Amino acid sequence: MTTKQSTIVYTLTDEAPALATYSLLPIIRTFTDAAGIDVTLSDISLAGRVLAAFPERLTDEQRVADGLAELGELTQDPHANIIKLPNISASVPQLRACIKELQSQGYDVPDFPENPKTDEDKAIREAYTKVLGSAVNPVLRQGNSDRRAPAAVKAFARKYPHSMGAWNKASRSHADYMNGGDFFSSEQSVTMDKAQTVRIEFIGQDGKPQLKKELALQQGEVLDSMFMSAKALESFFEQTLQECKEAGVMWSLHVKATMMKVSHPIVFGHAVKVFYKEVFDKYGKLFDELGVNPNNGMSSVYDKIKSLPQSTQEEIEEAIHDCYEHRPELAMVDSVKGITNLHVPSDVIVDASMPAMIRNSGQMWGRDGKLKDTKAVMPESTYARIYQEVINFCKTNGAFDPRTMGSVSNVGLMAMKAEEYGSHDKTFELTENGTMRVLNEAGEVLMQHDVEKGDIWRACQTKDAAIRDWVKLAVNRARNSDTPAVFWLDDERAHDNELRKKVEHYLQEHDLNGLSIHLMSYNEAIRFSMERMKRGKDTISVTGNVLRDYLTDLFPIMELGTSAKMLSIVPMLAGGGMYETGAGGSAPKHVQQLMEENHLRWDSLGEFLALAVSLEELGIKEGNDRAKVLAACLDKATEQLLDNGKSPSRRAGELDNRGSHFYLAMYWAQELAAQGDDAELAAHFAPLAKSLADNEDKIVSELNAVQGNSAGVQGYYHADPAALEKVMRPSATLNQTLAQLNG
Ligand SMILES: NC(=O)C1=CN([C@@H]2O[C@H](COP(=O)(O)OP(=O)(O)OC[C@H]3O[C@@H](n4cnc5c(N)ncnc54)[C@H](OP(=O)(O)O)[C@@H]3O)[C@@H](O)[C@H]2O)C=CC1
Ligand SMILES: O=C(O)CCC(=O)C(=O)O
Ligand SMILES: [Mg+2]
Repeated sequence: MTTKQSTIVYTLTDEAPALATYSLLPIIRTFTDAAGIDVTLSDISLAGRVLAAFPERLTDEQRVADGLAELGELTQDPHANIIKLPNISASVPQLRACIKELQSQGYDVPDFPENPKTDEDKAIREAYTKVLGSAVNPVLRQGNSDRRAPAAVKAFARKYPHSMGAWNKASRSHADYMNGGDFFSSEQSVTMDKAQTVRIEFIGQDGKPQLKKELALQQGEVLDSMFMSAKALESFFEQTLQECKEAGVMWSLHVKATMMKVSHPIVFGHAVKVFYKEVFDKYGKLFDELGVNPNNGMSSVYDKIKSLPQSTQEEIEEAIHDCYEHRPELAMVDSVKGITNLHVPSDVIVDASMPAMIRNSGQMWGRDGKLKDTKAVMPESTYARIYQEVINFCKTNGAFDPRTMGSVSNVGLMAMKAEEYGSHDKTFELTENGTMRVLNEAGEVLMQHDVEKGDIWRACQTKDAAIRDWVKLAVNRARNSDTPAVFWLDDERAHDNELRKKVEHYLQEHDLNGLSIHLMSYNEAIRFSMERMKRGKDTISVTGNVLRDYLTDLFPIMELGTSAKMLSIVPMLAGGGMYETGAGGSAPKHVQQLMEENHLRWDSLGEFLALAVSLEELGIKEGNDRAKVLAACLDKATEQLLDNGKSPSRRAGELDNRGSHFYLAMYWAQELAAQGDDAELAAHFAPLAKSLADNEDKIVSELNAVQGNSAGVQGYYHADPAALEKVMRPSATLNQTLAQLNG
C-alpha cells in the first residue's frame, strides 16, 4: 500500500507491560503497515539499560544500543512520536537482582558497589546511578503532562463499577506527617532576575565554604531549597510507632523511593533503623562490616547476614522477631511470604499505595492476612495533608460511588525535570553540622539553612518556559473540555508563592472569557474537587510535579479502579508527542501470576488509548489520512471491547491479556472494513475481519487452553525473547491469520 514515511517508536519496558508487548506489537504492526507507518521498538528496560551502560565488558553479540539515550535525543525532534509503557524505576535490591540475572546468563556486568573505594568502583557506581530509580521518565518527559479518563472509559466505569470498600465513621485510619523539621517547614524559594550560575556551598566546622554544586540557571527560573532534619524525622517515627502500639493501630510507611531516588531511600532507612532500633544498636558494628544498608530495607539485613555462621544468623533473626513484640503491627506487602512494608523501599510506593488503602476502606493487610485500620506515615507534610483530607471526606460522606462520581483530570508541571522530581543531583545527606547556602553570581546569599549531621538538604529547579507552557496547557484543557480548572498553589509554601506570580502573569496571555479558573491552597483545592466529584461534576487539577503523580493515581483508582485506564499525553516542548500508556506502573504481581499459572491479567487499555492518540497526531502532523482512519477505528474498537466485556479477567482459564488483544484486533479490523472514508483500506481489512470472526471460538480456546500451568520465560528482568514470544502468542490460528494479511 502506501510507502512508509512515518514512524512511531514503541518502548520495550519491563514486567507486565513488556509481556503484553510480545502479544500486542505484532497486532499493531499488522494494522499500521497498511498506513505506511513503521512501529519501531526501543528497548528501555532495566536490563537493557544495565547492558547499555557497560558495552566494553560485553561481546559484540551481547552489546545493545542505548535505547534511552536515542529516545532522549528524539524528544527534541518535532516529529517525535513515542509510545511509552511503564517501566521499572529500580531500587537497589531490584537493580542487584537484575545484575545477578544478567550475570547468570553470561553477561559480564559488574556487581553494584555499595561502598565504592577504588576509582574503578566509583566509575561503576556512577554508571549504575544513571540506571537507578526513576531514570527513564525524566529523560523522556520533555513536556508537561495531560492525564484524564477518556469519556468512553468513564462511561464504562459508571456502567460497570468496580468494587469500592465502604467507609466507616469509626475508622481509625489516618495519615500522619511531621509538624516541623521537614522539607515543608524549611522551604525557601527565589526567582532568577537574570540568567546566571549560582553556587551551592556548605560551611562546616572549619568555617571554610566547600562547593557542593554549581548550577547554571535561566532567567525567570525558580530555585528552591529545603532540608529535612534527621533528628526530627527519627523522633517523629518513634512517636508514631508508640502511638500505634498504644492504640492498637497498624503502622505503614508510604514514600516514593523510586522517583525521589536520593532523599526517600534515606528517609526509608531512618524508619528501618527506628523500627528495629534494638537490632541496629546491638549489631550496628557488625552490620557496618557486612555492608548492611538500611536504606535498602530489611532485605539488606537478611541478604548480608547469609555469610555469617548459622548460629549468629539465628541470633540476629531472633533479635528481629523480638522487635515485633514491642512494636505495633506492621503493614504487610505479602503476608504469606512474611514480606513487610519495610522489606524493600520500592514495594510500597505512595502514589499507588495510598489510593489502594483508601479504596480498601482505609485498611491495609496485616500479618494474619486480614485488612486493618492503619496509620499511614508520610513524613514530609507538604503533600501528605491531602490524604488526610480524603480520609476525612470518606469518613464523613462514605466512600465515593464510581457509578455517580465526577472526574478529576490533571494538567501537571513536569517539563524539564520540574520541582522535586528533578532534585537528585542537588540532594545531599550532610556528614557534619554546618550551614548550607546558595549564592548568586555576585556572591550574595540567596538562601541559607543551618543543618546538622544526617540532615537531607536539597534544591529544586523549575524553568520559566515549563511554567508558561503548563499555564497554556491548563487554559486549553479548560477551554476544550468546558471544565473548571484549579491551580493548586499553597499560600504557606515559598515555592508556590513564586509560582503564583508567574501563573497570574501568564494567565493574562490567554483569553479567559467564559472559563472558570481558580487558584487554591491544597486543602481547599482537594475539598473543592471532592465536593464536585461527589455531585458528579468534573474538575481539572492543575498541579506541580509531585501532585501530578499522586493525583493521577488517587482519582483514577477511585473513579476507574486503576490508573491503567488513563489517557496520558505529554505534548513535548519541542513539538513532538509522547503518549504514556496509563498513569500506573508495571504491576510485578501480574508477572508472578503469569509465571505460576500462565495467566496475564494486565489490562492493555492504556496502550490502546495511547496508540489511538499517537496515530491521530501522526495523521495530523504528517498529513497521513490513513493514520487518522486507523485512529478513529481503534477508538471504536476499544469502546466495543469495553462494552462487550473483553477486558482481561483476573482468573486463570478465562480471557486474559492475550485474549483481549485478539478481540481488539477483531473489532479494529471490523471497524476498518466497515468505514467509508477509505475504500482501499476497507477492502484490505475485510478478509482479516472475516477470518478473525470465523475463528473466534477456536482462537479464544487456544489462548485459554494454555492457562493453568506455570509459564517458563527464562528470566524476570531479561527473559528469553523466543520463550516470551512462545508464551505470549500461543494461538497458532491467530498467528497464521495475522501472517496471511502481512504476507
Ligand atoms: N510510568 C511509569 O513508568 C511508572 C512506573 N512505575 C514502576 O512500576 C513498578 C510497580 O509499581 P507499583 O507502585 O507496584 O504500581 P503498579 O501500578 O504497577 O501496580 C499496582 C496495582 O495496580 C494494578 N494495575 C496496574 N496497572 C494495571 C494494568 N495495566 N492492568 C490491570 N491492573 C493494573 C494492579 O492491581 P492488581 O494486583 O490488583 O491486579 C497492580 O498490582 C515499580 O517499579 C515502579 O517504579 C510506577 C508508576 C509509573
Ligand atoms: O517514574 C517513576 O518512577 C514513576 C512515575 C509515576 O509514578 C508517574 O508518573 O505517575
Ligand atoms: Mg504515579
